[in-house]
Amino acid sequence: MDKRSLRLEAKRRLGNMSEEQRKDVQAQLETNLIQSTLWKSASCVGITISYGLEWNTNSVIEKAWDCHKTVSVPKVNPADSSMAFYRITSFQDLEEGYKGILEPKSSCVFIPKDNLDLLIVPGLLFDKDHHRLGYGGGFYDRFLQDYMGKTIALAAEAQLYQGIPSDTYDIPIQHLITEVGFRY
Ligand SMILES: Nc1nc2c(c(=O)[nH]1)N(C=O)[C@@H](CNc1ccc(C(=O)N[C@@H](CCC(=O)O)C(=O)O)cc1)CN2
Ligand SMILES: Nc1ncnc2c1ncn2[C@@H]1O[C@H](COP(=O)(O)OP(=O)(O)OP(=O)(O)O)[C@@H](O)[C@H]1O
Repeated sequence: MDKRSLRLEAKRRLGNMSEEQRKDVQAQLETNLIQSTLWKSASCVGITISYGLEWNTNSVIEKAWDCHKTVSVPKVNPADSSMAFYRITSFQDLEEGYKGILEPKSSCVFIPKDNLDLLIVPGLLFDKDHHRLGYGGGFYDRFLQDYMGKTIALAAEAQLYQGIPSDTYDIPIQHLITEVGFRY
């Protein structure tokens, strides 16, 4: 399947989950993340503000604040498909940005790439080799090129798909957590 069809397939799979299933998966993903050494040892976390069918990141962000981690979220620059992270200390620091996704306000402090210990990377589908399929902006592939910290993605088992077409610029994520636990 090509990437376009795969994105539709991913949305079909996510859309087919019941409210109850989604709630269970959401809770388990959070538990698995929070219990991980990766999470515990990260003091500065980069994370997106979820939208649409994505797993909710708000409570992950709150948990990070609770244990005094620095939370930074991306702001995209569509002109060159780049992305930069800024610190948020409350949800009041957000405003609607690219494609209606919440982004940090201009008053937020820029966090250099090197300061991020752990990046929680969004995606629609993932495979055994940790390839990911995102929304197609190429923002993460560009950002990850010279990123030296850790990367992890949170996904339901239903988002595992073997044989995601991979391009030379695709950068695999290092760790994948599903509702079952660490995968592969
Ligand atoms: N929550 C979240 N924030 C994020 C990302 C993400 O995947 N999730 N990104 C990761 O790179 C960046 C934004 N990238 C995006 C790239 C393309 C589209 C896009 O084309 N959206 C379509 C509809 C998406 C869909 O197919 O459902 C649109 O609005 O027309 C949106 C965001 C930065 N922030
Ligand atoms: N490192 C890069 N340099 C130049 N172009 C790139 C790079 N990475 C991705 N692209 C371009 O970005 C476009 C989208 O890439 P792709 O379909 O892999 O996005 P994605 O990984 O699904 O999305 P995202 O990374 O935003 O979640 C592609 O057309 C590709 O040409």
